[in-house]
Formats: sequence, structure tokens, C-alpha cells
Amino acid sequence: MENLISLVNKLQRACTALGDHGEGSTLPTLWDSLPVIAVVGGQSSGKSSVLESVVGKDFLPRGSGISQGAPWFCNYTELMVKENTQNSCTLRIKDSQILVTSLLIYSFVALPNCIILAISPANQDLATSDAIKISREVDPKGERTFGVLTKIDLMDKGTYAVDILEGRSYRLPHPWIGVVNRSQQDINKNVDMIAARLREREYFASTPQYKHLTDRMGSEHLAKILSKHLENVIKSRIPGLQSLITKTTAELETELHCLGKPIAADAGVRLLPVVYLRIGTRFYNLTICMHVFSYKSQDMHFMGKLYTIMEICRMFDGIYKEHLDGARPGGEKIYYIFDNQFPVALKRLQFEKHLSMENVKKLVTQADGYQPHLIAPEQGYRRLIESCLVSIRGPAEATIDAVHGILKELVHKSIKETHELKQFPTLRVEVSNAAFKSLDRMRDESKKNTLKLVDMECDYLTVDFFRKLPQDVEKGGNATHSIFDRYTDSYLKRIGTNVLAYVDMLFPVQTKQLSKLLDEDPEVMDRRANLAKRLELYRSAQAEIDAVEWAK
Ligand SMILES: Nc1nc2c(ncn2[C@@H]2O[C@H](COP(=O)(O)OP(=O)(O)OP(=O)(O)O)[C@@H](O)[C@H]2O)c(=O)[nH]1
Repeated sequence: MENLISLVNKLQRACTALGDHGEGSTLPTLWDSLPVIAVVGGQSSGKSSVLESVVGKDFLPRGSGISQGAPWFCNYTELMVKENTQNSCTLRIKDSQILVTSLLIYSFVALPNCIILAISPANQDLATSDAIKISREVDPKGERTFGVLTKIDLMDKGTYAVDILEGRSYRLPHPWIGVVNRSQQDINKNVDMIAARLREREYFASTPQYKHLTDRMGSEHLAKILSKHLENVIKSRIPGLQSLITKTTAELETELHCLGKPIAADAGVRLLPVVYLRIGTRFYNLTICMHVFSYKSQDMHFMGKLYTIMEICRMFDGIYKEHLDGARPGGEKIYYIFDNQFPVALKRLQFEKHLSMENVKKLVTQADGYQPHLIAPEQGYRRLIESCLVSIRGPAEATIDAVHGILKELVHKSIKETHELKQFPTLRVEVSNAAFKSLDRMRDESKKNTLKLVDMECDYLTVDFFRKLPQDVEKGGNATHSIFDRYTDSYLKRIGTNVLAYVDMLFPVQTKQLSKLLDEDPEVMDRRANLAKRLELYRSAQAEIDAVEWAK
């Protein structure tokens, strides 16, 4: 029995790990593979009494008509798994009153994993036994049927059940087992199970007709036989389950591999995913990392403490990452800054005003100096573009500050949500100081690099854009303007329009591109998360089932 309990417990854990409760699983469910016992018999045949004496406990409600003569069903696995080593036991009964129709009863006992405990009272004709009738219909070979003969003590004087018990009256592959349960009088007198079993044993041993069968009779023997049978059935299913789990695990691994790593993991950044800020034509990443502690020591005790500290930091890390990844709230505010705040700030720059005719004229003439341009005001264009781009510095810096503010807020939140940190106030302060220090340092570096990027954008103009501009010559016009009409309104206006088009080309689309680039297909993301979770479950189920194998 102990073996069976530990075996079923392990399988139960495997089932629980897989979330396998018989529904919606891709595995032929483990529950389905585990045997279930149905105690079947006519009214008052002794079903409850047998069930209780097999378990060795009084647990069923008493009173006539409780089950209206229909079978009680007992999910043996549920019975076993809840039994701990102290022998406390919880049993879930599927009452026949719930299974109201005989159709349901048949569909239940017809299941190949259902073991039928066919209860027939010895004081009635076996030919009229309901249990044998049902068993014969759903299990014609009797392979799943255990014939149990009750009320042997109530047989007419001088009659004995030897022919049945020795399998001559009705042959079953599993030998018949006779039991003597407590009578109604015994129950009324509260005769306990131990005393009842003792008396049962004495009954068989002291009745000359049954003496030779004593070792094969009684409730205790029935419990043993049943346990052994269950153990064998369960074990016979294990190799199949194992190969199924191995196969499914391999399939999940392959599929996960095909999906690739999630963005954050690919970026390889421990604390924060990379935040891309597009300034000009390039992407710039604000990679913010944190190195909280670095200790060196040969001391094992110290190593233990260090391990604890690192574990707590890892938990903090995890929570912080969850905020950014979306598993916890907060990270989406960063996206809002790039998607909303930054473009709005750029719009406010109003390049059109900046490119007023006076300003264009001023910058173009200044750039020309004492040698007016001949074909196009090359230097003038460059100055105008530079003056526009330089004004982006302000919004870019403000964006970094805003992201920085959110990241700090998330550090605060994560610190609060890391329960383990509550226990160690000093560590808590250290972790938040280190995090803020890192964030400050990264903010400064990000600003420096972002501004450098703006400068780069000013220094190098996308030549293609100007090459594609419609040329006066190609239009059949005069490419060169007379020195006198060079600064006319229409000419200056065209320069302003070209510069604006160039600057617009750099910015309006940026956040869309950003979103597109970072926007992994949500279905793929969901699928990946789902697969990873299932894979983890299958691995723990595998470990549980391996342990069963090992314990064989
Ligand atoms: N003397 C004696 N009485 C028994 C034996 N088995 C059962 N009884 C008595 O028979 C009566 C019916 O037994 P139960 O175990 O309740 O039978 P059941 O099949 O569960 O009954 P229902 O649920 O009402 O169909 C009870 O009073 C039991 O004490 C037995 O082997 N010997």
C-alpha cells in the first residue's frame, strides 16, 4: 500500500505539474491513464462496507436508501494521493445519485482503466447478481473484474460459498475474495474496523469449509490484492507516459527554438531592455545596466551570504524586468514617451517658422560671404539644416530625462515589491542607491551620446535627398540665376521648402519605424510564452515520472 501511495503521489504531482485534470491536454491525460475503481453491486449488497474495509476507515454516510441501490464510485487515485504517511486520508466519492442514469454508470464502468469491484451477497443467488450482470456486459473476459462475495456469514445454515470462492460457479481471471463485513448490529454497537477485521479473519480460520482458503479471504487480503494490481497497472503505463513526455518536450523545444529568443533576451541586457531612441537617421540605444555588488572572498560563510545577496538582487532584477516587459505595469510609459511626447515636442519646434524667408536669406547670404553662390547655395543649405537639427537637442535631452524619471519610478516600485528586501533594510538601501547611481550614470552617457548623434546628423547630410530634388536644368529652366534675382522671394522660399522636406524626412516617420522595428508579432510572443510554460511543466512532470521509475 505504501508503495502504491508514493507511486500515485508522484504521478499526481506529474499530473498537477502538467495542469492535467483530464481536459484540454495534448497528452492522453495522465488521469485517464490512471486506474479508477468502481464498486458495483445491488442494493444493500455491501458496497459501502467493502469500500470502508478496504480503506480501513469508516467514512461513508450511513442509512438506508442513500445510494438507491445504484453503485458507489470511488476514484481510487484520489483516495490514495491524499493519503499522507500518517495514514490520514481524504476520499472523494462520486455518488450514484449524481450519476443518475444507468447510461452514465455504464459509460463509467466501460472505461478500460476502470477496475470493477463486483459485489455479490452470498445469501442471494449469484445468477441474479447485478454486479456480475454489469461486469459481464462491460468486461466480458473479466480482466478488470474482482469478484467480491459479501455476507458469507449470513448464508443459510449448512450452505457454504466454497464453489463460488474457488471459481467453479462463475469463473473470473482474478480469484474471488470472500469477506465478512460488519453487520448492522455491529455498526450500531460501533464495532471498530480493527476488531471487525480480526473477527473476519477468525471466521474464515475457524470455519472448516473455508479454513484452506483463509490466506486468500478477507478485507485485508482484498486491499492488498487491489493495491498490487493498481501498482502493476500504473507501472505498466509509465514507459508509455515517459516516451510521450519526452517526445512532447522535444517538440516544444524545437518549436521554441524556431520562434527565436524574445527581444529582451536577445539584447542580452541584464537589468533593462534596450531602449531605442532614434535621433536623425540612426538608432541610438540607451542601455542601462546595473552592477550592484562585486565581492571577492575565499570564505565559504561569506560565499553563502554573497549567494543570498545575489539571489535577492536577482529577484529584484526579475521584478524590475517584469515592469519593463509588461508582466507588471509601468514599462508602457516609456513607449508613450517615444510614441507621443517626443514627436509632440518635435512638432513644437516649428521648423517652418525657423525657415522664414528672412532667416533663410540671412543664413544663405552669411554663408555665401563675399563670394555669392553660383548654382545652389551649398553652404547656406548646410547652415540652415544644421540650425534646424541643433534645435532637436532640447527635446532629445528632455526625452532621456523623462525615460530616466520612469526608470527611477520603476526602481522604487520594484524595491517595494521585492519582499525579500524588506527583511534586510541595509541591503534595500544599498540596492536602491546602486540602481539610482547606475541610472544617473547611464542617463549622462545617453545624453552625451545622443547629442553626439545630433552633431553627426548635422555634419553629414543625406546626399541622395538633394540629388533627387528636381533640378531647374532638367525642367528646361535656367540653372543659373542672375546675380540680381538670386535672393528673390520664390528662390528663398524654395530653399526653405527643401530644407523643411529634408528635416521632415528625418523625423515624422521615426516613431512609426521604431514601433515597427520593436513590434514583434503578438501571436508569436504569446506562442513563445505558452510553449515555454508548457515545456517547464513537462520537464517537471518528467522529473516526477523518472522518480517513479527509479523507485521501482
Ligand atoms: N452480517 C453481515 N452484514 C453485512 C455484510 N456486508 C454488509 N452487511 C450489512 O448489510 C447492510 C448493507 O450494507 P452496505 O454496505 O450499506 O450496502 P450497500 O450496498 O452500500 O447499500 P446501499 O448503498 O444502500 O445499496 C448493512 O447493514 C451492513 O452492515 C456482511 O458481510 N455480513
